[in-house]
Amino acid sequence: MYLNITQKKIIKYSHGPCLVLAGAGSGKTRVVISKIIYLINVCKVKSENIVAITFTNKSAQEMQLQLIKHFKNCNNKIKVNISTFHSFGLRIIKSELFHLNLKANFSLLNQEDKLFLLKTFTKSVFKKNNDLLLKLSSKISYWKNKLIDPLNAKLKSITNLDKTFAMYYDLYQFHLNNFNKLDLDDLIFIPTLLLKNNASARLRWQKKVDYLLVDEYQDTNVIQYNLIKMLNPKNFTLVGDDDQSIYSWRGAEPKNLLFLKIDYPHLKIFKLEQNYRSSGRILKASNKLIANNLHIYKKSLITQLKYGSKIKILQNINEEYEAKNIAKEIVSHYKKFNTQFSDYAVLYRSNQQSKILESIFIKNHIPYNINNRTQFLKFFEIKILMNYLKFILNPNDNFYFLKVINVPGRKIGISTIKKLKSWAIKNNISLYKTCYNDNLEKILSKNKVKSLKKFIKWIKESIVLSDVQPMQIISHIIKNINYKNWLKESSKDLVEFKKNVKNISIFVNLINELLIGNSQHPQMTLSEIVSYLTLYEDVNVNRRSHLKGVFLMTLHASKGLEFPFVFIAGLEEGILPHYSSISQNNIEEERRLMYVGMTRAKKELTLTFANKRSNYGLTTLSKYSRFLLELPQEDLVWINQKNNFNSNILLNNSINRIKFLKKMLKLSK
Ligand SMILES: Nc1ncnc2c1ncn2[C@@H]1O[C@H](COP(=O)(O)OP(=O)(O)OP(=O)(O)O)[C@@H](O)[C@H]1O
Repeated sequence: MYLNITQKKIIKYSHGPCLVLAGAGSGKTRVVISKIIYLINVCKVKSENIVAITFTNKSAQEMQLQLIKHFKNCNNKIKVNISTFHSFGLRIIKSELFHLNLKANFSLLNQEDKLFLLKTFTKSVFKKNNDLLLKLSSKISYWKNKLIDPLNAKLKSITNLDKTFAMYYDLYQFHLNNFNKLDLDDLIFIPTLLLKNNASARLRWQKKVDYLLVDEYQDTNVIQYNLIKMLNPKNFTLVGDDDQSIYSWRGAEPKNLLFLKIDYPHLKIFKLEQNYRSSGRILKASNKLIANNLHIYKKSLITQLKYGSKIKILQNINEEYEAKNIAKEIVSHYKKFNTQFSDYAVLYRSNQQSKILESIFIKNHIPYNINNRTQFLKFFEIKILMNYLKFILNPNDNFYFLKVINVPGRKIGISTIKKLKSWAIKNNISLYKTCYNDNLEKILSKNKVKSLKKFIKWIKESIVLSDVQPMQIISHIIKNINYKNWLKESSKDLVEFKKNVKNISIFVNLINELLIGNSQHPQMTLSEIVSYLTLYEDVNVNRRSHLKGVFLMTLHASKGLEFPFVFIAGLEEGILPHYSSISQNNIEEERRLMYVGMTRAKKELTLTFANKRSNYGLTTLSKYSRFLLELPQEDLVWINQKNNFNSNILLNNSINRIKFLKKMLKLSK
């Protein structure tokens, strides 16, 4: 791997704390991988004592693959722990169960299940107020991310609403502890608290980490920073770019870059300022845009690549034409330059924007890969199988008992469940254990008891099977619950049913592949697989290198990737910058998001917007994004420029706005 002078210096700086301020496309990933190789080969650090933390599972896997490739002829097995903060936390939890008072078969709640659980606690008070429910869920996350437990949350709450939230936090936490359950925030909250309060555990983990590397350091939040501090590594490399910090809504604090200097006075700072990705023009425009933000550290990115063609700004009548014009541009460019469809990416602010793009791409037979969060594991036919797996692994978890007991139907109605629940509460046992009781016939009819006994007998067999022959477990569930028949009956049509069956077979293969292990994943146990899949719900069943179509994805998801030709759609006020950030005066974060999107492009960049956009059935006029005016105008080519300027100037005062509306109406007749 070729490295420039600064990259080499960073790699060789192996003793002491080190911060790398790396601009977009300046080779962060290359530096992190080369440094791990250097630490193992030259500094003789044991690979198992190197911890590398990345922000996404995807980049952890990519790094892992590159290391495996590099060390493929090496006699000793390389065991570098490359993971996200969450999976690193999970690793600590799994090896500290005793000190945490947890059982090995704990279940992990995903975001959706967390909301479902909170809903059951709050429904009599919140009624159907979904907003309150979401606020409660994020408040609990906020507290956990600030290392605040329920007791302290109660003490710190001043408003009545916060006091109510703190009371539910307590109830929620009691439920999690009682049923041997964790939520996703716990994966960092629990290990950080443990390392803070338990000196022997802290020492154990400090000894395990000889060298720590953290990629995308700008996106760490307070608790993640605390976890790093607890590990107290003497030697570390943190790599970050404050211009690419796009997770403030998850509590990311680019300020952590500043705290570092205070906490580690001997911190050595390097800057990577040579961009190897984008044309000179794209880089110049990106630099000019981001210069409008305040900066903690000054960086000036340069490139030696060609200046390249002008950045196109496409103005469109509405979002349908925006999608059509993007499709048209891609197809004509593809034909003219004999490229691959996978050379193109269309990026957007929110997933909602993808629908129209997808429908136009389908109509025009343009292959595409969509990367949104409603991925594979969120399909209902897969969620049901996941619920069964979670229940089989932790049968005393009432939550999953209730999720599976009547799917498919076993004729166990609400009144039976109510009776079971009150028996369980009275005897302080789980619903599963309640079903074992020989006196159930005192409260339930013979038929119900028979049905419940049959169910738990089958669950018991499944628990054994999951232990001795995990490869068989999914097929066993599918067969025994007559799943395919049930799906056939509940599907809208045959096409939907076939899709369900196909997804199930992909899921079976995925589980089996993870059980055996492959080049991307080490071999995992069933319980590890379930945690892994809960943690990374957006796990992609396809590898990027195998994908042939145009990439459609959000700007957030595009982080860390690069494409020869990039389109950014929806450059309108209210979309990018998003209206929520405008109202919270957080334009800088939106600008960083735009910067991330622009710097994904290697050769060409096209920015698009629509003059009108429909949202939830309402069509409104839009004004193009302020970011377009922050770019160097001499490097842009506005298509339909005349119209575009007219429309936006007109929009600036209400009388002209009405005239404009009339004009638009005439045009659309
Ligand atoms: N020294 C180098 N010489 C040539 N190419 C390089 C060098 N270092 C990195 N690159 C190339 O530059 C591109 C960007 O590298 P990389 O993806 O590691 O950047 P990054 O800093 O992680 O970018 P970003 O933060 O924007 O995602 C890659 O195509 C990589 O192969």
